[in-house]
Amino acid sequence: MIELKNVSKHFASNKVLIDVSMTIPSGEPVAIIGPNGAGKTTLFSLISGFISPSSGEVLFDGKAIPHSEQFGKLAVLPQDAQLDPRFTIEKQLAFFSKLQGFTKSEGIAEVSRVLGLVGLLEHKTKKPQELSHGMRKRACIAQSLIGNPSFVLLDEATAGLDPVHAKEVRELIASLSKDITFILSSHDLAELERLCQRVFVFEAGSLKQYSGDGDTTSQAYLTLRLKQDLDNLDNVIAELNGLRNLKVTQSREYLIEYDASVTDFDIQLLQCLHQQSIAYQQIYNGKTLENQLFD
Ligand SMILES: Nc1ncnc2c1ncn2[C@@H]1O[C@H](COP(=O)(O)OP(=O)(O)OP(=O)(O)O)[C@@H](O)[C@H]1O
Repeated sequence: MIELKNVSKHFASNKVLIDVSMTIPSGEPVAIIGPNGAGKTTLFSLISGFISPSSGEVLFDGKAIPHSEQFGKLAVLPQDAQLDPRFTIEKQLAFFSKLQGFTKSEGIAEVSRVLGLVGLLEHKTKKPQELSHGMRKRACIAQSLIGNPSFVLLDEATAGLDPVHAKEVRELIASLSKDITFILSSHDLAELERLCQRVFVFEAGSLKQYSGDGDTTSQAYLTLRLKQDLDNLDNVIAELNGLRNLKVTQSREYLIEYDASVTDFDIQLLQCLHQQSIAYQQIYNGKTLENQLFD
């Protein structure tokens, strides 16, 4: 478990993190969201033990970071991590495994293990420039998995990737998440909302909002995206049994709140849209993360 207790970090007069308290237990992936300059990388550096807090405590399994027991359990992949164009990925990862104390033969096995996890085993003899952007990112993620850490911090893991490769990386993280707790940073909430139930939002150094593990109250939500704007959707769906509230969240997107005990509400809605010949793009259960956070 990672804990921050009233942590502040100043660089001279620049207050980068201000009285931040948060707890990250092992389990599902966690998102750290914030605009550029919000302090995400500084937070990662503190958790990694690269820098110390100006005040407050950063703890890993109850002990102040850095401590020797943390070694090998917590890995970090910086935003600007680069692969060396001169060497095959196998050679580079073998070098990192050596730095972690693996013998040569153990290192070979460990490199095969982590490349297998990210689906790059058959590309191990390639140099970075022979790989796609997404594959290079996966190779970097493989590096962070050496030694089987329990927590892995990925700073802007999908930055600079096209949507297809970004999705590939998110799917990889999801598939590895049953054994490893990923802490992911991004300036883009939409990027991580499908992957992470737990989200910490930073703004100007402060932890502004926190989303727990979902809504357990009696109301339920549907998010509806239409193909075209419609200014009278409230009239169209007014008669649906269980409807509580309708809110326009952005152009063509609506958040519909309904009574959770009405189990056929989604079917009623679909029938109603069909009868009125209203074309929709997407309907899904629950709120988007953005709506959960900024409601
Ligand atoms: N070593 C340092 N010395 C002085 N100022 C620093 C240092 N590291 C970070 N800062 C400042 O801290 C602030 C937050 O930076 P940080 O990189 O943590 O933000 P971020 O949320 O990761 O931003 P980005 O999304 O752009 O990476 C910035 O104003 C930055 O200039």
